[in-house]
Amino acid sequence: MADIETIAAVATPPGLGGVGIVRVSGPLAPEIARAVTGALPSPRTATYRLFRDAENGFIDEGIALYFPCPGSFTGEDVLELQGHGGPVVMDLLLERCLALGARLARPGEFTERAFLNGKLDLVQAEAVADLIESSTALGVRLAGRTLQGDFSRRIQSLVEELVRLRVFIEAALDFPEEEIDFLADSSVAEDLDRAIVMTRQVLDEAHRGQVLREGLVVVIAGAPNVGKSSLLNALSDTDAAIVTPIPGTTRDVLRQDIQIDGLPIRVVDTAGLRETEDPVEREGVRRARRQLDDADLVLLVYDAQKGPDASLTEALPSGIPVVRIRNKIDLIDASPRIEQSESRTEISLSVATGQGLELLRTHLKVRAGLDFGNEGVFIARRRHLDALNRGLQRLLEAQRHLAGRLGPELVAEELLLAQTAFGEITGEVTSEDLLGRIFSSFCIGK
Ligand SMILES: Nc1nc2c(c(=O)[nH]1)N(C=O)[C@@H](CNc1ccc(C(=O)N[C@@H](CCC(=O)O)C(=O)O)cc1)CN2
Ligand SMILES: Nc1nc2c(ncn2[C@@H]2O[C@H](COP(=O)(O)OP(=O)(O)OP(=O)(O)O)[C@@H](O)[C@H]2O)c(=O)[nH]1
Ligand SMILES: [K+]
Repeated sequence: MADIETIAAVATPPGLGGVGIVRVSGPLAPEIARAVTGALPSPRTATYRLFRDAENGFIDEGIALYFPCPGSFTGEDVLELQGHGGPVVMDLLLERCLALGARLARPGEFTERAFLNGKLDLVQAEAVADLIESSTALGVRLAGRTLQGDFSRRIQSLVEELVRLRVFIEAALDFPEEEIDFLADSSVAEDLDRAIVMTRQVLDEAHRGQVLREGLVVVIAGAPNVGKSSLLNALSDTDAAIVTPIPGTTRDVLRQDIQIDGLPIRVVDTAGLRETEDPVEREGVRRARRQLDDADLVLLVYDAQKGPDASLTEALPSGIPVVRIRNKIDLIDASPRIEQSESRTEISLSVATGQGLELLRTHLKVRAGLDFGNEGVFIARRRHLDALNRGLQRLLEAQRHLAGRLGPELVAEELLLAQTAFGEITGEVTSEDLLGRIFSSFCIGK
């Protein structure tokens, strides 16, 4: 244990603040507490102290907090020096801790230590960062759920289910003469089916959580002058985009980050798609097409007076969902409505009068999977979805082996691979590389 380094960092944001905190974690924390504040404060008790430099000179007066290991955020001895939030004060306090043997913490290193000491699993550690970075109140609530262990518990019960199955199958392997009975035992198939259903359910919830974390990228496309910029302005409640009756007004790509009931959406307005000789507009059209490739959803706007432009529909990249927006219904006296069939969705609205915009907002929530409340949704990342998907593929493979009577060894092997994939989510199975990638994206002092 002697080679564990003590780390220190300013935990509060840089700049001026009412209070600023220097946080220290590791075996030197008690010694640093004594040196800076005169004596070790009682555990977990806010203690008023003078913070002094090496010559016993004044650095600050503040509150010292000492958490003896393992009862701290990191699971190590932790000291907090809560001083006045000035950059020079914080610098002097930090420098003093470094001079006393601590080293500067890397970004995310406090949380990484909490993970390595078993205080948090990997999804919870990621949720700490997601909580801090949340841009909506809903995001905070859902990251909170993951931090409190909701997601981890779902993964744990999946893993437990697989362990139970494997124990059963491996026991059968030890008694080869009874293998036939094992293969005929329908409870194995039933348990496996149940694990697959559970995985799909977690995957579905995690997917919604991931959309909530990262938001939807919605690209507005269509011919010139159909009302694309007006739609961006209406959705974002700004006048970010220039609206004129002149076709070809928008040349550049415009983005607005909005939220609908907590769902973050990046709305992208693009130049009207048309063949043109104007080199500036032509570049705009080229950029518009590039945006389409990154979209989660395309709103293809057309003028209700003119009808959709078939050549545009064909020009859209395949595989990206499209909602057709039949705009300017005020000019033809039509009512707002949404029509949905297997092959397409079309919303009739008027950006000018606002009629039908609510239909569009609701539809965007439906697309994000937020239409039936957020119960059971927790913040998740692409990494988790990848692992869940890989696990699911292994389980489906196990199901095929079982149905094909290919022997319990293969089934057990696939179950183990699925378990390993799920273990990557909570961090039971990890690589240095993965940890490095996750924690280095945290802010300093976290
Ligand atoms: N001043 C301060 N505020 C903070 C933090 C901090 O480090 N310092 N946090 C830092 O992220 C967050 C709170 N997270 C924390 C998590 C666990 C423990 C802790 O002492 N855990 C002990 C005891 C738990 C208990 O009493 O039930 C433990 O887990 O053993 C402290 C803070 C947000 N606010
Ligand atoms: N009557 C009516 N006019 C609208 C409606 N929506 C937009 N307009 C008008 O249509 C014209 C074009 O609107 P824009 O939002 O600039 O259209 P755009 O598709 O972004 O145009 P480009 O920049 O040329 O691609 C403007 O004069 C708008 O005021 C609507 O619902 N009803
Ligand atoms: K225009």
